[in-house]
Amino acid sequence: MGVFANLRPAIVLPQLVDSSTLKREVAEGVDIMVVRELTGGIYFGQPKGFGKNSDGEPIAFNTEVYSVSEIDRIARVAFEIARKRRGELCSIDKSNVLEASQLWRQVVTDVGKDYPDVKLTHMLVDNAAMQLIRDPKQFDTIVTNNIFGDILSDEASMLTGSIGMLPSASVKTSGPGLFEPIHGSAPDIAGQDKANPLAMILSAAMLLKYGLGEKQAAERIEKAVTITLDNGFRTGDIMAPGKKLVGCTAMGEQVIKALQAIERVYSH
Ligand SMILES: NC(=O)c1ccc[n+]([C@@H]2O[C@H](COP(=O)([O-])OP(=O)(O)OC[C@H]3O[C@@H](n4cnc5c(N)ncnc54)[C@H](O)[C@@H]3O)[C@@H](O)[C@H]2O)c1
Ligand SMILES: CC(C)[C@H](C(=O)O)[C@@H](O)C(=O)O
Repeated sequence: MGVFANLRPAIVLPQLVDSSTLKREVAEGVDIMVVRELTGGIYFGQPKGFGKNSDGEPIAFNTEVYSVSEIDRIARVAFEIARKRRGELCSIDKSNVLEASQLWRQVVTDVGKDYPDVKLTHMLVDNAAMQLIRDPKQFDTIVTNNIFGDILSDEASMLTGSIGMLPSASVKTSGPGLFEPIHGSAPDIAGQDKANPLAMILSAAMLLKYGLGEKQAAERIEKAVTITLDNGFRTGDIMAPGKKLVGCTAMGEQVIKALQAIERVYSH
């Protein structure tokens, strides 16, 4: 599909501050957009495979490859997004060791010249992993490669309380996108009606916003999610004392109920 830009917002909703494993003062107010490059890097680079080294010992290898145009286009997406947010973009790489990251930093810096209104910083990925936990509010928009984005967005999801809260949009410059939660199939809880459906529901909101340009409809879904949380409903992963524990199905039904109430207000 060529959807090279994977947008993964990690927002700590006020209702869920205490579901975060971090202290309230660290988690409160976190609002980060991770822009992950999705179609390049070590996942796809050639050569890759299995072989034997000169001693005949079996080896396996992958290659981190990025071209200037691949970095340029993801950087532009990230700068455009940062421009509409706090105007701060942190590019995360491993340029102290990896040549592909050195090119990444160079190209992001060059693209930055076209966006003088955005404050660009660079951070090494190991430090970024630590800073995301130490002081996540320092981040506004993050741009990073495929594998670092995969790992850091899962880490960022825990600031919000649960990986079950994080939606994502995978888009390209024009044409269809792909919208899905950042989590996987959760095999350990499969078939038990325990999964948090909010990441999936919020992914539908991202589809409306980024895929179809239906901002108002997206906002209604987001509002229905916050109303459901305001009403105290929680799946197990975000459960807190005094809240109502529900399963995946019941949580989904509560969101639909809230959405129907919102629609009634708008239709009058
Ligand atoms: N977007 C994707 O396509 C995607 C993303 C991640 C993993 N995967 C795949 O999913 C499979 C399982 O991977 P994994 O176990 O490493 O990651 P996972 O995201 O499926 O699960 C990690 C942990 O998070 C929990 N979790 C995930 N979603 C949840 C939800 N909605 N509500 C509550 N808890 C939730 C799970 O129970 C598990 O404990 C693998 O095959 C992996 O390749 C796919
Ligand atoms: C399943 C896996 C290939 C996938 C990825 O790394 O792209 C997942 O971890 C994700 O974050 O969507």
